[in-house]
Amino acid sequence: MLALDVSGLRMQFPGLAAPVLSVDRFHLPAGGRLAITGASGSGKSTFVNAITGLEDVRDGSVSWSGTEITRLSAGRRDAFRARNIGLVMQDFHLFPGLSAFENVVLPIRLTRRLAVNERERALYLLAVTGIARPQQKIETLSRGEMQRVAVARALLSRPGVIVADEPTASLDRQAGNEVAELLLQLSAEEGTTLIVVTHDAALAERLGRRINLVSGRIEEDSQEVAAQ
Ligand SMILES: Nc1ncnc2c1ncn2[C@@H]1O[C@H](COP(=O)(O)OP(=O)(O)OP(=O)(O)O)[C@@H](O)[C@H]1O
Repeated sequence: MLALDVSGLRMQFPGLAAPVLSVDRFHLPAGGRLAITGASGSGKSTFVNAITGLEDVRDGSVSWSGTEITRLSAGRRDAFRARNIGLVMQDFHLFPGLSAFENVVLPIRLTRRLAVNERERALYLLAVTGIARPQQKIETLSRGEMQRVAVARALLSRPGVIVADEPTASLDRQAGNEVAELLLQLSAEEGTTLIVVTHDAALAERLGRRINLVSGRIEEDSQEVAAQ
């Protein structure tokens, strides 16, 4: 499991006068659970892109348990993410034409041969996420099932952190609850740090700690409120 440290992070885009993200200091301990909330356009996805290294950070630093990813080249950042960060996105990012199983193992197969224990773990994760037919073509699954496949894929390489960007937003309530439950249960079982961007108040509550972004700034941190 990985701890997150952010300092002096500013994200600016061309044509915008003010930074869309401005975080002076933020720490999440290893194994911590965090909900990120905020209105549309408040900078939630930009924060996720910065801490996962999907976006290049020019101003400030992001470290995961001592590895400062903001000092790495884009290639090394991608390698760090592949090894350490499990991503679950709102729109799944699955590949049609491939089966549920093939989607789960694709990130490994793109770089090397799949080991026997990885194949077994993929089948295990598909079973615990409730995918009864691993060979079913991904485009024939329900949206809730697709997101459960994405959760299985995120966990395959035993990442130190799972980052989920609105994982339940495009699902109906029941499917969303099932995905939320899986993220909470599986990350707890494996001791994984868990960061979830969500509009779902019930899910945010269950994660324990919540930060609220307003115009790119952390305006509220439930842990600081609790500590006062
Ligand atoms: N590549 C970019 N170029 C210019 N502006 C951008 C870029 N990416 C994001 N922005 C702007 O930065 C601000 C924050 O966007 P961001 O997507 O992080 O918000 P969000 O809180 O995730 O919103 P939502 O809940 O609607 O997804 C918005 O005003 C957006 O228009």
